[in-house]
Amino acid sequence: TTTLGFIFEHGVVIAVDSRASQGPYISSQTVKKVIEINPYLLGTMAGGAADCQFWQRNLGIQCRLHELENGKRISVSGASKLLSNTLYGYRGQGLSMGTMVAGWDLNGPGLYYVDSDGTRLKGKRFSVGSGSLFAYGVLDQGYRWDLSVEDACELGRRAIYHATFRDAFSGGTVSVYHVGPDGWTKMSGTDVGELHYEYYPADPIATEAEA
Ligand SMILES: CC1=C(C(=O)N[C@H](C)C(=O)N[C@@H](Cc2c[nH]c3ccccc23)C(=O)N[C@@H](Cc2ccccc2)C(=O)[C@H](C)CO)Cc2ccccc21
Repeated sequence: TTTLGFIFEHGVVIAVDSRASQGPYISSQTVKKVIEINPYLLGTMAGGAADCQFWQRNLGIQCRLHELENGKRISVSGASKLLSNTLYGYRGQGLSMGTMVAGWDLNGPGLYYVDSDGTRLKGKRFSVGSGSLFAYGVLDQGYRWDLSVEDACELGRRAIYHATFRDAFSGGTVSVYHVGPDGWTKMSGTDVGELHYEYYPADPIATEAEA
């Protein structure tokens, strides 16, 4: 898996791949690794698939209850703290999750890294998963605070694409979301095979030796 998120002048970009694996076997190429918690909050998934799906769904329930009890939407900080507190409670029992909680609240854009050790970090740029080192290479090189929404989405797309090219455990499609003041928008979902020939138009079929 390769997931990434970054904050820039016009909000937050989230980008993920769609591969699932079981040891060396590629068990799916069409997995959703972004959960739409509510129209203003997104969660990303890396690590144990069932752990991620269960606890991110549970987070959605906790966020909705917070809204009902407090009469207002939960902040990105609050949502990420609900998840990190839950995961910390299961510390050492074998959960395996590396996630991001991203969104927009009264404080503006927010992005948190939360994992199954109970780590919770606020930040402007994260990449999580087996392909994250490849994605960081592209993301850090191309990042500018003042990117346009279009260029920021393309940077996220390109960083995930590159990770799928080099990481055997990442692949399938690249999904890109943008979160602005009015909530999230899914900007694109593109097969990495198509992206390859967009980025390398004349490239003959990439062979193992070449790659
Ligand atoms: C076939 C399949 C799934 C599957 O193969 N699940 C296996 C057991 C799984 O959890 N795979 C992990 C890797 C893994 C296996 N056992 C583990 C024990 C501990 C930690 C991780 C693992 C995975 O693909 N994870 C994805 C993330 C992911 C995958 C699917 C759904 C959400 C998140 C990922 O991180 C990269 C591929 C690198 O592993 C999950 C799923 C969801 C929806 C539809 C189909 C599937």
